[in-house]
Amino acid sequence: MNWRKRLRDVIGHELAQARGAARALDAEAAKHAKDTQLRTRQTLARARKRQAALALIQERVLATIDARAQSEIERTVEAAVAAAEAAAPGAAGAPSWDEWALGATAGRDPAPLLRCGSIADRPQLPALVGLLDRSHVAIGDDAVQALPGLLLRALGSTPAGGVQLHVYDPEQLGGSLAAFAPLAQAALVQYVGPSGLRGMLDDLVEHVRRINATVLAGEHSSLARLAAVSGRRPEPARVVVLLNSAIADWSKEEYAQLARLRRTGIATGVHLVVVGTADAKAALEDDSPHTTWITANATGATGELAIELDPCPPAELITATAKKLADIHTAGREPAKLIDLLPADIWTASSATGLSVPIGERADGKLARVTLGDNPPHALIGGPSGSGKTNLLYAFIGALTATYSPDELELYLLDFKEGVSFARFASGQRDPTWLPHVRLVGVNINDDREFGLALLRHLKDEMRRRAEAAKRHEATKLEELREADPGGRWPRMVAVIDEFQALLEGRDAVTEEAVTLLEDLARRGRSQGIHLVLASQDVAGIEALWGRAGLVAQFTLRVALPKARRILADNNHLADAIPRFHAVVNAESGTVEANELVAIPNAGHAQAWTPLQEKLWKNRGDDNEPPLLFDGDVVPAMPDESAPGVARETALLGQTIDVAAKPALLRLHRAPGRNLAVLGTRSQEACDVLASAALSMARRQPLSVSLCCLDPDQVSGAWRLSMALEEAGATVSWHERLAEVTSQWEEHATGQLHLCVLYAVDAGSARLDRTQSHNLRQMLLEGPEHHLHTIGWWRSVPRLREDLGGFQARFDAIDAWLALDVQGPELAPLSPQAGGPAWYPRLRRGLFFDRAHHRKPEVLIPYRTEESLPNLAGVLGSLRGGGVGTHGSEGLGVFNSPRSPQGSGENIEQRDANSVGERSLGGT
Ligand SMILES: Nc1ncnc2c1ncn2[C@@H]1O[C@H](COP(=O)(O)OP(=O)(O)OP(=O)(O)O)[C@@H](O)[C@H]1O
Repeated sequence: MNWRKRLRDVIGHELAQARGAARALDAEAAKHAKDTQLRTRQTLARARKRQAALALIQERVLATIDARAQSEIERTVEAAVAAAEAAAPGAAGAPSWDEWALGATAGRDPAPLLRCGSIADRPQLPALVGLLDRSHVAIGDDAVQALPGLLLRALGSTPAGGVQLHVYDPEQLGGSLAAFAPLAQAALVQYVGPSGLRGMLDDLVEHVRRINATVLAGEHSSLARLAAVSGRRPEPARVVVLLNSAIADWSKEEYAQLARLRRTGIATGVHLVVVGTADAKAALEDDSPHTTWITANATGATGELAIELDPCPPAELITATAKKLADIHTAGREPAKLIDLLPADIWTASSATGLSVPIGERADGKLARVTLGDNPPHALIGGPSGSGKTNLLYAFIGALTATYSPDELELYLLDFKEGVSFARFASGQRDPTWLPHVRLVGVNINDDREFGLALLRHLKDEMRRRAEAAKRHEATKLEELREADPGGRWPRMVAVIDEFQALLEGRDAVTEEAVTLLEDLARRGRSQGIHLVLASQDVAGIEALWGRAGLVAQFTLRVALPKARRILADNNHLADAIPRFHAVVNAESGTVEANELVAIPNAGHAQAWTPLQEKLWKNRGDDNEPPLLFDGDVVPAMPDESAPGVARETALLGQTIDVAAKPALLRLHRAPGRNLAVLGTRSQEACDVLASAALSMARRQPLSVSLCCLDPDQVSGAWRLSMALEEAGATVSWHERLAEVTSQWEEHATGQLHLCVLYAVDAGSARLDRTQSHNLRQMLLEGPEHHLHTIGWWRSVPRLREDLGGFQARFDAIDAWLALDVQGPELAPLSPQAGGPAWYPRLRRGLFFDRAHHRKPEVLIPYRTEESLPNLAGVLGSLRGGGVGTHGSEGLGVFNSPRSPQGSGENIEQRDANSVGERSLGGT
């Protein structure tokens, strides 16, 4: 083959191969492209799907975020509305003028913010501005309509008189705010024309100076702080409205005064409200925290928020409100309340150096304090009836007991006048609470001057005890004693005696002793922490007191209520001129220079007092006992059990008039004279004495009793006693006739305790023959040595004397007597005092003397024994049922016996002895 052909074949073959390879490559590329296209399509489809899903998620997330944001906003708005309501309560924030009403916030609360409109896109959110205590206000030209509403809200949200307006209105001369004019009646608004500008500014600057110097006095940084601490606003806030004032044209001096007010006004209650953009910019510093701007677009209080201003309040609303406020203010400022005298936390003070509490409010709004300690140690309070002494004592006691704990202070309270003014301090049936500091309350004491004496004696005993303790610790006064004996309980003791003149009224031994005790306590009590507070209607009339200048001189704290006489120094007449419910408090014995005029809060009414007592009562310790209550109108019942510590063979006759309500005791031991004569015609009381004496003896030891009642009116009582005696374990023999007792006495004089309980002895003794009379005398004279004691009731002293032997009689047989309605001189033969004791009989009181124990007689209250005896129906029932054996029906005859015209006693004496006879009652 030629090489050309071979070459052609080779090339042809190569070309064919190349073509084949190209075709294969092309096919592969086409396939690849197809695959790629497919994958791309798939990817795109997936991406689109994902995008759709993401869009959905995004939509959902956004919706959730939106919802959350919305509810967050709603919650925030709700919280903001609630906060706004709290910051601008009542009159300060009420959105609608239709429902707007006066409503002052409480004294301690900060001044409220004031509403001027609402946030433009959130109408439920109020736009609030601070004015009183917070800032000056600048009102732009476009927001002038906010002014009347702002002023009305400021006036309406403080107590009447709490805000005064000073309106400088050179163009309209007050016409712009004419609706507020009724405030002028109470000097609560002052309209100032061009000529008054300088004077107004000067007065306000002077006012700021005075508040700083005398009201804040370095103790408080602002009136707002003072109010927060004390709850009182002694000075009204001043709102100075500058309308159309052209401030740029003011003189340099006027402008300087304005600048002073701008700097110092808010702390002292002077606030500027400048109306008009240009004036406000001239008067106030734009960016000062003490300036709040109100424009239609923004308020400084809420930031740059568009606000919708409230409409102006209707002129009639402004006028009516202004009139109402003026009327309330003219009627008088609301006086301080009891709560204003109380500390924020109770019982935190120490009484080591003395007691010091607020008593009322001074004219400058500060609280006036009274002190009891080393100086002044004691107080004298005076004022005619109805002038408020009792109320003042409530205020004083309230402040003391809230400030000092019962370990720091003890109170002894006595009211000599009728009524129960101090009874509320003791636990009662209606109100079981008591004042934990009170140890003793005496009410309705009236004639029981002895109770006053008992209190003074008790204080003197305590004074002695303290003096001894002080000596042991080498202390000279309570403060030192407390330091030396930190574990001891040494509260200050305050004795308050209302109408104390009653104690010193008589010219008798009670007055004499009371004055001596008062003198001693007044002189030495101060160093032992014992303080006296004496109140009286008319100190001038108390001879016993004013005769003793030294005594009066100790009472250096004087409190004179309106028209009080002789409480202050002779040349001090302030009490004649003070208004109702005020007092002159004077800690320097009433000298003119030390006068403090004080408004006393109404402390006695239940709404003021009850919550305080309840709070103190709940805080008392477990060992706090209720105070002892002595009520002169209540007759004490005979104690069920004999008083603890009472010896055997001792009879209880009644309650002594004593701070511990001790029983009056009579020892009936084997010794001559140990008999008791009850004297007088008040039969019920006599029977009570006989019953309590016999029954208290029977309850304490085995006893036999001879019982004889010669007054038919008292037979039922005597029967009941005999039943009670038997119930108590005594053996009782009942006698119809006195002769039976006297003739048989020796049989009973065995050395075993035997009582002869004889009712109306003199009704029977007149009928005794000589022998029987002799027997009676012998029984009285000799019986006690053999342990036979007579507890007998004679209706007069001469009749007793008759039974003891007539004119020449000696009273040796009667060691003890208890006189009821027997005049003092009649008791002369039985009494150690020549001429008899000074005793003026009074109901339910007896004079008791036991020669063996007393130096002088003591007054007692015969116990009520009604509840200690079985009731008559029961006795009759037991008699009818044969409870008295064979003589049951005859016994009934005693109760039913007709009275004889000659006298009831005789009737019984004449009755046949066998009709009832000597027998034991009951006992079955
Ligand atoms: N500061 C006061 N604020 C309001 N009311 C008062 C105030 N002080 C007294 N009162 C009221 O005046 C009346 C007489 O007061 P209070 O009983 O205290 O007088 P008093 O001097 O004790 O009179 P009396 O001696 O006749 O008992 C009472 O109704 C009392 O509530």
